[in-house]
Amino acid sequence: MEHLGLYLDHVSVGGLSAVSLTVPPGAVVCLSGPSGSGKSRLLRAVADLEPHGGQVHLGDEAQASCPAHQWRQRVMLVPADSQWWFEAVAAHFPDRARGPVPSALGLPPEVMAWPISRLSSGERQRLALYRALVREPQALLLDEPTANLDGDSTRAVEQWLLAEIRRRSLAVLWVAHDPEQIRRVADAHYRIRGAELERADDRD
Ligand SMILES: Nc1ncnc2c1ncn2[C@@H]1O[C@H](COP(=O)(O)OP(=O)(O)OP(=O)(O)O)[C@@H](O)[C@H]1O
Repeated sequence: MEHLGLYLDHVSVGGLSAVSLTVPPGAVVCLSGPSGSGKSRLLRAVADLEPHGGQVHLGDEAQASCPAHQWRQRVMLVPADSQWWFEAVAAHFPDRARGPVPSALGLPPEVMAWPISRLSSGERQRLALYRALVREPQALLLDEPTANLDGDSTRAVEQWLLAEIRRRSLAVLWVAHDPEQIRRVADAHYRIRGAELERADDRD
C-alpha cells in the first residue's frame, strides 16, 4: 500500500483558527490542550465529520474531492466513546479478524463471542482500536485512546499501536493529556493555546 502523509492547511473549526500541520507516514503527532479547547472537534473536522474551513489532504488527495465515506475509511477516527451497533463483538469485525485478538490487548480468546453490553470501558476502547486497524486505514485519528486503561495496559497498548503504526506507515494524530505518554509516543507535539496550535517543547 502507498504510504501517505496527512496535511492540515489552515483548518478552522469552533474556536480554533488556521491550524496547519504535517503528519508524515509512520509518524505520531500528539495534540494536547485544556479540556474544551477543541481537540476532539479538530479530529472530527479532519475525519470530515464536522464542517470546517481550510483544507485537509491525504497524500495529494484533497478531503473535499473524496466522498465522505471513502475519506473516513482512509482517515479513520477512533473517538473517545466508541460506537457499537450489533449485539456481539464479532459482528463488528470482518471474518478474517474474528480469531484471537492480538495478545498485547490483554483480552481473552473468547472476547469475539462476548456481547457488547458486558464490555468494560477499557475493553471497548481496546476493541475499538483493533476494529479501526483491521479496516486498514492510511491515517488514524486517536482521541485519548488509553483514557480508560490502567498503567500496564496503557504501556502494552501503546507499544502495540506504535508497532502497527510503523509497520503500516500510518499517519497518526493522537490526542493525549499525559505528558509521560506524549514523551513515549510522539514524534512531534503540538499544544492548543487559545485559537492556535503551538509546537510544544517536551523538555519543559
Ligand atoms: N457541534 C458543536 N457545535 C458547537 N460547539 C461544539 C460542538 N461540539 C463541541 N462543541 C464545543 O466546542 C468546544 C470544544 O470541544 P471538544 O470536544 O473539541 O474539546 P476537547 O478539547 O476535546 O475537550 P476534552 O479534553 O474535555 O475532551 C467545547 O466547548 C464544546 O462544548
